Amino acid sequence: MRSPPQLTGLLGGSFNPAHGGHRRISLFAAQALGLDEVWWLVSPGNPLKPRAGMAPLKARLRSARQQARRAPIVPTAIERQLGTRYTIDTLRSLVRRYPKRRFVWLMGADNLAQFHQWKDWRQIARTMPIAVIARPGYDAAAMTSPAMAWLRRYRVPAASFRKRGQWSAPALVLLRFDPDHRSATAIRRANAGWAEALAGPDRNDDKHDTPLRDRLTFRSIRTEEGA
Ligand SMILES: Nc1ncnc2c1ncn2[C@@H]1O[C@H](COP(=O)(O)OP(=O)(O)OP(=O)(O)O)[C@@H](O)[C@H]1O
Ligand SMILES: O=C(O)c1ccc[n+]([C@@H]2O[C@H](COP(=O)([O-])O)[C@@H](O)[C@H]2O)c1
Repeated sequence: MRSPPQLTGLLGGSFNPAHGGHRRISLFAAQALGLDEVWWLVSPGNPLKPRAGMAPLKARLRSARQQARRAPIVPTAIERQLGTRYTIDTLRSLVRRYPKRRFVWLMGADNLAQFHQWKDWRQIARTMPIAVIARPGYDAAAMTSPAMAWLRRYRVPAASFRKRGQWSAPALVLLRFDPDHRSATAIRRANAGWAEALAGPDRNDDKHDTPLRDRLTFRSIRTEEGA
C-alpha cells in the first residue's frame, strides 16, 4: 500500500531573529491542519523589506535552529540554495523537488494584508493552499485587504485540511489561536546586539547548505511554548 504524502507547512520569513511566536504558531498550525512538519524558510532577503537592519542569513538561521529545538520544525536556508527570492519561484521549485509531499503556505495576518503586493500572488494561491494565522494588530487590515477580497471565495475550514488527499488550491484557511504578541521588531528594539551574540563560532556553519533531510514524522505535535 502506498504511504500517505507527507503534509508539510512552509513558513517563510526574515527570522530577524526567530522567536517563540514563530515556534508557537508553527506548532498550533501543525496541530490544526494535521501537518507532519513545518519547514521554516529563512529568507535571504524579503523583497519588500529594506536590507538595513537585516542580520546576516547565518545568524538568522542560527536563531531559527535555537527556536526549533525538539519540535517538528525544520529551519532551512533553502532559498539560498535554490537561488530564489520571490515566494512564487521558491514554491514552484519545492513542488517540483518534492513531488511526494503536500505543502501548505503559512503566514501571519500581517502578510495577508500586503499579499497583493507580492509577485504573482494569485499564482502562489494556485500553487498550494494557504493558511493565515491571526496576529494582534493586523487582523482587520488582513480581512479587508485586496488579496482577501479575491481569496475569500476559496475559504475552507481547517477540518477539511485534515482529510488527506483533499488538498486542492486555491484554498484559504484562517487560523485563530490565543493571539501571540511577540515580534522580531520588538526583540530587535529590546536587544540591539542579538545578531552579534548569535554570530559566534559554530561547528555547524556549513550545514547552511545541507539539503532538507527527510525526518521522522511527528504525528503527535507538542504544543509546548518556546521562549
Ligand atoms: N506573533 C505572531 N503571530 C502570527 N504570525 C506571526 C507572528 N510572528 C511572526 N509571524 C509570521 O511568521 C512569518 C515570519 O515572520 P517574521 O520573520 O517576519 O517575524 P516578525 O516577528 O513578523 O518580524 P518583524 O517584526 O521584523 O516584521 C510571517 O508570516 C509572520 O506573519
Ligand atoms: O514573493 C514576494 O513578492 C514576497 C514579498 C514579500 C515577502 N515575501 C516572503 O514572505 C515571507 C515573510 O517575510 P517576512 O519578512 O515578513 O518574514 C518570506 O518568505 C518572504 O520571502 C515574498
